[in-house]
Amino acid sequence: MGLVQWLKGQFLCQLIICYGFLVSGLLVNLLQICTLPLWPINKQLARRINCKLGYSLTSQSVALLEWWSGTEVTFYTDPADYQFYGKENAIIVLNHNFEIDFLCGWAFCDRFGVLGASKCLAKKELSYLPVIGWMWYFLEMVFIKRKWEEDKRSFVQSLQNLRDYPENFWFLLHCEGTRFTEEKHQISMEVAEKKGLPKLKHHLLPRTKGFWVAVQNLRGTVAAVYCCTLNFRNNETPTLLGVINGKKYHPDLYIRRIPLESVPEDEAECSSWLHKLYQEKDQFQEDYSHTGYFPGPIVTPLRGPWALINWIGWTCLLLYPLYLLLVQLVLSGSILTILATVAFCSAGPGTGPRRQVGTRGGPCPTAPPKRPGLPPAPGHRGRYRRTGGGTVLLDNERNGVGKSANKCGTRPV
Ligand SMILES: CCCCC/C=C\C/C=C\CCCCCCCC(=O)SCCNC(=O)CCNC(=O)[C@H](O)C(C)(C)COP(=O)(O)OP(=O)(O)OC[C@H]1O[C@@H](n2cnc3c(N)ncnc32)[C@H](O)[C@@H]1OP(=O)(O)O
Ligand SMILES: CCCCCCCCCCCCCCCCCC(=O)OC[C@@H](O)COP(=O)(O)O
Repeated sequence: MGLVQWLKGQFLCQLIICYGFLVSGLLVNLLQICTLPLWPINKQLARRINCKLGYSLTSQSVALLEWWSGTEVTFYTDPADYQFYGKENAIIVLNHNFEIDFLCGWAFCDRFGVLGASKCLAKKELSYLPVIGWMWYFLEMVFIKRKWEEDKRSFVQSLQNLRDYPENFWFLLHCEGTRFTEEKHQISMEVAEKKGLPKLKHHLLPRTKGFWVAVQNLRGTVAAVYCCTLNFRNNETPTLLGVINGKKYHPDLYIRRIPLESVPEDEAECSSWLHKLYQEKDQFQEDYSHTGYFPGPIVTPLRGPWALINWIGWTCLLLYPLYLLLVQLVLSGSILTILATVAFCSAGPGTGPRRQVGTRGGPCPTAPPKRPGLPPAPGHRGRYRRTGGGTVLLDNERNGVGKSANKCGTRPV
């Protein structure tokens, strides 16, 4: 194990990371409160400032994912759609299977400059989370109690408020409404059976009302739905603790852009449109479980330095008072206090044997070969082009998998 990898496993390092995140988060919350008087005077400026503050906090977790744990999301998408990313508002429909799916989503947002303004439809309880929940309040995140009668008014109002949002934003919807578990899946498929809907293998039955209301209220504001399908190579079961521990994961994210005009306006039609979308997503996941690839070429937008610079900046700023405290401690001459501090810092979960990465059901019999370096992947014999935004694989000769699904938004759904 290299020194850097060893350091990543040390409790002290992890403590410093969490300390930095919490203290910077509280400072960001404080600054957000300071913007309150600005809202009635210049709302758009207040929103822009809050986006920057939001970026300053959220990007730390992206830096943690990408620079600390070395996890890089591999993006599959049609290059024709790529040009729209970050230049328009969008509704994101993402599967909800993994503990760090939101982190991978944020990495995607960061690559296209919409991280500070990104939003989601989240359960109300998350708004009470210290630091992150309080920050979301100022970023005009949409919260629901999941009791429709109580939610509908505030839900519509929150969406209407986004109509004049001054920055491009992506609005995330986990239509399944909760994270996938086998038990929930079983119940959900009983509902599907009762409704005469095809069974899904990798998703819960989507709840359609939230999607329909979001589409109706954001027409004219949002240009497209981005159908996003996330999975991890080698049946990895990623965790936030794993990321903090410096564990590298291998996420693959398939994005299809569907113009909003192709989503039906009528509630029943919109609902069956969403069910069909999930049936397609399910097929992509099924193919992935056999091949290890999503359809569509791999695109690799360049990783910008700002998340890292911001993180290092905060860490230096916040470590200085800790350093002063340490000096005082040494100067105090109290051996007992010094020993207690050393013992505390060198203890903790990170100093034990490193945890094994979990896998879902072990390696699948048809698992693809490992792909450590990207792009290109073995089996990808496509041509690549360097663009201003990164590397784009131009054509996909990946064993013919998913060729029919290569055009985003053009598949009948
Ligand atoms: C990759 C790019 C990412 C970009 C990232 C951008 C931004 C990120 C920003 C932040 C990241 C933070 C991440 C935080 C994640 C937070 C996650 C959550 O909090 S998920 C929980 C909250 N969200 C939701 O619930 C959304 C989904 N739900 C809905 O939209 C619902 O429609 C609703 C609005 C809550 C209303 O639900 P309700 O039940 O009242 O109505 P529905 O008509 O939708 O559903 C009723 C209908 O469903 C049938 N059904 C289906 N399954 C079941 C089941 N298991 N049990 C019972 N019933 C079920 C049911 O039969 C009903 O049918 P019918 O109407 O015919 O009777
Ligand atoms: C430098 C940074 C360091 C360390 C900290 C790392 C960053 C941590 C950021 C915390 C962000 C918290 C986001 C919470 C998202 C949780 C997703 C979630 O909770 O989904 C809930 C749904 O599933 C519904 O759940 P159910 O009630 O149905 O069950």
